[in-house]
This record gives sequence, structure tokens and C-alpha cells, in this order.
Amino acid sequence: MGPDEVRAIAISFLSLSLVYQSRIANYRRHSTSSSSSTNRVKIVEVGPRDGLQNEKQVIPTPTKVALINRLATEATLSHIEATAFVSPKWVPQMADNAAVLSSITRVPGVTYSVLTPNVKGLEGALQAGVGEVAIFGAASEAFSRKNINCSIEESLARFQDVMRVAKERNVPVRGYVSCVLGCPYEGSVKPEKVADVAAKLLAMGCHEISLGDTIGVGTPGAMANMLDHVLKVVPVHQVAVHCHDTYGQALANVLVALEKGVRTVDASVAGLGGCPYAKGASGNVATEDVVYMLHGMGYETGVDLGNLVKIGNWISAELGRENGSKVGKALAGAGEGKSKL
Ligand SMILES: CC(C)(COP(=O)([O-])OP(=O)([O-])OC[C@H]1O[C@@H](n2cnc3c(N)ncnc32)[C@H](O)[C@@H]1OP(=O)([O-])[O-])[C@@H](O)C(=O)NCCC(=O)NCCSC(=O)C[C@@](C)(O)CC(=O)[O-]
Repeated sequence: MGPDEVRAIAISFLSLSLVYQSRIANYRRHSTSSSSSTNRVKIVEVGPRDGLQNEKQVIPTPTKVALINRLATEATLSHIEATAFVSPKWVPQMADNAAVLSSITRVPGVTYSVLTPNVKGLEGALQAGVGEVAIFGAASEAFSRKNINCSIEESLARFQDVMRVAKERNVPVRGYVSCVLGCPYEGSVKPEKVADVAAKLLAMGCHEISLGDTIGVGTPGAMANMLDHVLKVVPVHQVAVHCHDTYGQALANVLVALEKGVRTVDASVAGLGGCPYAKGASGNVATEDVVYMLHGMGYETGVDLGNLVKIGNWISAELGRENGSKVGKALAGAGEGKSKL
């Protein structure tokens, strides 16, 4: 190896280490303020999983890996849902789950989580070195059958098995409840049913319950009513909201959740996404839009909005899609890195 090559390698190590150091410093700064501050909102970036799972074109694994790496190092997101260990026959786009998880560059302080519907999925995820997993149930019988091929009751029994193995391996488990404000097959969903499933996931040991408006039909009044029921059985600090934007209500629904004290919000860069078992559902609320709103209201997120916008524009171009984030489009027009909001 010549001196130029040695120098090049040394420089690349040095820059990687600087990125890590700044990422860690950033994380520490935020984690010290987070526990005591109600001004801190945790953003769970679900773009690499929820955002990509429904794409019909095959997305190359290196593109998925680059997306996750950029979200962690450049946008400084601290929670990223990376992929899903589900059946490749059901969701072919997630078939490269193990390759994705083992190829990303893990940034200290960042949680990389994945979906695991059963013990088989959990075992695959553990082998690939996962840090957190999520089980996903529903408040609608029909959706549960379409999505995971079993009734709600059967799903809860399956999740108990996942939970047992995850506990043995010290892996935290998040619990999703889908269709909390409406179901593509059954229509309206009772808030009592949402609260019932949420309470069961909590009792099983989930550290966080993410409430999914899977088809984005909810309006702020419905969100407030549903949260009133859930917050009677799940402590507010363990609740997350996961809003899809099909009817343009997502940001308003997030705002209602904030007013109720919820401090964890799921979102997807560039508003990517849709659910394969919820026809017509559009993507999650765009992370850029949520972060812009939160920063404007004085909340801390730890997210670098300027860099997030660049990543949103990049992944939209990679997928040949229009960017689903209004903030992404506005700031790109104004010069991507300009806003420090
Ligand atoms: C749950 C199952 C597996 C049941 O599917 P099944 O067909 O009933 O499962 P099975 O146990 O009978 O197994 C059938 C085959 O799948 C295999 N298999 C079984 N499990 C796995 C696994 N984990 N990974 C890989 N392979 C698996 C298994 O080995 C077998 O293979 P074969 O012998 O035929 O070759 C299936 O229905 C499934 O994978 N569903 C996932 C659907 C999904 O990912 N939906 C999208 C995510 S949910 C969502 O988007 C909502 C959310 C979370 O974002 C919140 C919101 O927006 O509301």
C-alpha cells in the first residue's frame, strides 16, 4: 500500500469518527434534556420500513442501507424502523431484511428497530443483531386477518411467544395497534376496542404503544376521543401516534396528540409509504412536516431539518416519486439547508 492510499484511509477513518463523535454529542445533549423536559418530542422514523414496504419496484438493498445511514448520521434521527422480518411472500419488498440490518453502519445511541410478527421473524432479527423489535396487532378483526392472517385473539397469543423470547434476550418490544380510527374493511372502529388491545399489549410488556391511523381517515375530534379512551389504560409517556395522511388530517391529528401530552410521533421521510393490506392508504405524515411544526412550536426533536430535507428529496428522486412533504418541497425551493427551524 502506497503513502497516498494510507493517507486516504486515515482521512476516511478520521471523518467517520468525527461524524460519530458529533452524533454522540448531539444524542447526549438531547437525552439529558429529554427525561425531564416535556418540550422534547421523540420522532420514530418509519420511512425505511413503512415508507418502502409498499413500493412495487424492487428497491436495491444499497439504496435502503444508504437511506438508513443518512437518516442516522445526517438527519441525526435517533429512532429508525429499518425493515420488517415478515414473510417475503406477503411483503416481497422486505425480503432483504437481514442484508439491510447487517449492512447498515450502526451509530451509537441510535435505535434500529424492525417488525416481527412471530417468533420466526424475531429469530431472524436477533441473528441480524437487532436492537428493538415491534409486534403489530389491530383493533379490527378483518384487518388483523388480512394483514397477519389470524384473529386479534390469536395474534395476541402469538405475540406472547415473541415477548417471551425477546425478554430472554433483553430486547425491548414496541406494540402497534392498527386501524385505531377506521378500518378499510370494517369502517368505524370503537375506541374501547383500541384501548382494550393497547392495554393487552402493555400488560404483555411492550414499552411503547403506537396507535396507527392506518388509512388516515381520522379527524382531530376522533383522535381526541380515541386518545381519551387509551390514556385511561396506557400512561401517556408510553403512547406514540402513527398517522397516515390519506385525507390530509395527519398533522392536525399529531397536534391533538401533543395537546393530550403524547411525546412520541412516528413519521416517514418525504411522506413515503402506504400499507399493502390497506388499499389506497397514502404514506405516513412526512417527518419534515412534523419536525418543522414542532420546532416552530418550540419543541426539541434533535433532528437536523435541513439535512432531512436533502434526504427526502434524494430518496424521492431515487424512487421516481414526487416528494410527499410540503416542507421538503418548500425548503428545497428556498435552498435546502437554509432553514434552521
Ligand atoms: C404473519 C405472517 C407471517 C403469517 O402468515 P402465514 O402464511 O399465516 O404464516 P405461516 O406461519 O403459515 O407460514 C407460511 C410461510 O411463511 C413463512 N414465514 C412465517 N413467518 C415468517 C417470517 N416472520 N419471516 C419469514 N417467513 C415467515 C413460513 O416459514 C412459511 O413458509 P413456507 O413453508 O410456505 O415456505 C404473514 O401474514 C406476514 O408476514 N404478514 C406481514 C404483513 C405485513 O408486513 N404488513 C405490513 C406491516 S403492518 C402495517 O403496515 C401497519 C403499521 C405497523 O405500519 C401500523 C399502521 O400503519 O397502522
